[in-house]
Amino acid sequence: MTDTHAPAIRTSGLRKTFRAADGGTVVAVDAVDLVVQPGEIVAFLGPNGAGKTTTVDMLLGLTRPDAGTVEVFGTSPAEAVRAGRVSAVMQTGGLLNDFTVEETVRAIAALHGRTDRVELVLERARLTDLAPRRVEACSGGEQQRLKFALALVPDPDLVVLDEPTTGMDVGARQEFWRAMRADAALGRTIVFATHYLAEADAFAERTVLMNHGRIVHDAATTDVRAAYGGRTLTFRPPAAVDGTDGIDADWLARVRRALAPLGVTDVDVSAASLEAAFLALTAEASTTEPIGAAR
Ligand SMILES: Nc1ncnc2c1ncn2[C@@H]1O[C@H](COP(=O)(O)OP(=O)(O)OP(=O)(O)O)[C@@H](O)[C@H]1O
Repeated sequence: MTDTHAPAIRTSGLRKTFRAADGGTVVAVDAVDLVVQPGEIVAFLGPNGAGKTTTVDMLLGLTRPDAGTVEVFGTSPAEAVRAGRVSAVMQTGGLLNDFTVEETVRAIAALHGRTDRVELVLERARLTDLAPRRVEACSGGEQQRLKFALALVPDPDLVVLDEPTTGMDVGARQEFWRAMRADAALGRTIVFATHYLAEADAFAERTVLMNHGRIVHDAATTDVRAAYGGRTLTFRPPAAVDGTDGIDADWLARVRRALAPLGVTDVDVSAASLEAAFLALTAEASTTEPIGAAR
């Protein structure tokens, strides 16, 4: 039975280990407690090997946890996938090169009994103009948008994306997220794994930072940045104090005491980068206990 009040995702004590090539054990995911409410947009951010893909695989029922539980809309992941409530855009996974974009969407729509959604999902993935193009002639970014269109066919409540923009150039990445953003505005729950700090920053309201299989921070993306970065101040000094040996030392001392009366121009205050926060958090995580989930 589907629980209509259940969170989109609830994991408790999730753990997965693998046998390493040297015969030892790799703990890929450890003690992951996570609750994602319907309508949230959440980034799983972490360096290589942090456990993002393994977590995503368990959310989708593709990998069975060694310990702990995972529920999607109050049921097992497999049940949620069967019910069309969750679908995924994975890094790998085949598209048929000989099909056109539209034929691909039609084929999957027919499988789901949702041919009524073909035009709509093409539009949502910004593929309407590319509908007659053969898959093999599509760029990597366009193929990822096609996978996104396929994921939307069953009109899922939750879309899970595993590093969906890997290998795309900046323009393709922006186009992909533009399509995602338009769709997310309609209230879908979106969880995505990414290496790209900028993507979490630009798109996710909440960032779950993973390192060594654990959640090391879980907060509003703006809080992640604010908690660890502070702000950066840059400015241009008056020409009179900018000599061949650098900025006049006396003047710099005065700047430290009081900025305002010194005729400083072009003051630029910028938010601390999420990158700084990320480095601080992952460095911290390797030496201390996890900070733990904030929710
Ligand atoms: N099938 C497997 N067999 C052995 N080890 C594995 C397997 N799958 C994952 N691992 C290991 O588990 C750890 C977590 O891997 P995972 O792919 O979940 O990380 P990730 O955060 O998604 O990394 P990436 O960003 O590089 O994709 C890594 O140390 C990885 O080598």
